[in-house]
Amino acid sequence: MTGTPWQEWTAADAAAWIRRPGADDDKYRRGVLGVVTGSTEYPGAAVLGVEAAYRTGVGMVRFTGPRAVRAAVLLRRPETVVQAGRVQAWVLGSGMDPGRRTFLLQGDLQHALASGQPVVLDAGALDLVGTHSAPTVITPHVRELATLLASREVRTSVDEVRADPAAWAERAAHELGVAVLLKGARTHVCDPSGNRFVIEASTHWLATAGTGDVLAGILGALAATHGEALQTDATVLTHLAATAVHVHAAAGKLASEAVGGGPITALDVAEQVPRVIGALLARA
Ligand SMILES: NC(=O)C1=CN([C@@H]2O[C@H](COP(=O)(O)OP(=O)(O)OC[C@H]3O[C@@H](n4cnc5c(N)ncnc54)[C@H](OP(=O)(O)O)[C@@H]3O)[C@@H](O)[C@H]2O)[C@@H](O)CC1
Ligand SMILES: Nc1ncnc2c1ncn2[C@@H]1O[C@H](COP(=O)(O)OP(=O)(O)O)[C@@H](O)[C@H]1O
Repeated sequence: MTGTPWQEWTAADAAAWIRRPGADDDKYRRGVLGVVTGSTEYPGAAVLGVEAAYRTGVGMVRFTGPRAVRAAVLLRRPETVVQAGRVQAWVLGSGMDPGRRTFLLQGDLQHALASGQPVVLDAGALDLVGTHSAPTVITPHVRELATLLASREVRTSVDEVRADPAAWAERAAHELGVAVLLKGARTHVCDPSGNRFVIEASTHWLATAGTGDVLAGILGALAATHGEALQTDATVLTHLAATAVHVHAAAGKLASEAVGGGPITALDVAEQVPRVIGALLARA
């Protein structure tokens, strides 16, 4: 698993992947994101992902989930639509326990996977990788990647993945045939075509509950707003994944700077995302 070095994904790289709305756009043309996340055990993950998607810039979010989770999402983001309908990309799995899938949830996940639209598989939906053919990116942390690979009969352990995340991210992309975003202080993004990007965290305060759920929402919004490009080139998703990590890291930095370099919450990160998007658009 050697080859060209991993490319540092910079603000200049990210700036090329932010879509500015135009005069001809309406909310549908900008892109609609379908979100199936959260559970009665983890409602907050759904709130955080939806919040982050809106803050990244998307035409609309359609959210599917249990009544209590829908209520929590709507309380924070009343613009969210909880009716089923057409979307340009999906985020599935944040805040879900794969061992506790209801019949209804199983149907919602299958519907999303059968739609042919690009998919971000996070947390409790990682086990679904390989069950569909649409462009896919998985967003595990080290433990989740080790568990996923072990379930596909690849011999590894959490310690091995932690010791060489770059190599294991690449191995996973080849074994699973999808783009991989392996989270950590250094986040590795790669795909089976050989794209390999790395992003250094801006602040270690990002290691706090729910920041991964925010990252999934940012990436989902970027995918939904690039629906057309993704129809013809699945590797667009790899570039969008690296861009999402850059946006997330930069938002974390701004959030901490706003409190004098102090600690941040996941919601603080989401709230800084529009500033990062604005700054990226200003350089494009
Ligand atoms: N607000 C929300 O709704 C949020 C929802 N979230 C959602 O939660 C779901 C689970 O995601 P996750 O990554 O946290 O769990 P997971 O991969 O199963 O790893 C568990 C591992 O951690 C370890 N461990 C646990 N406690 C420990 C301790 N005190 N000190 C040390 N180790 C400890 C534990 O080790 P063990 O106790 O077994 O030895 C086990 O190995 C996921 O769907 C995510 O989206 C999160 O995003 C947070 C915000
Ligand atoms: N030590 C660290 N320094 C900086 N960023 C980190 C560090 N550890 C984790 N992160 C980042 O924090 C986020 C945590 O995501 P995740 O593990 O999914 O947490 P959660 O499930 O609580 O949302 C990821 O974006 C990851 O890259």
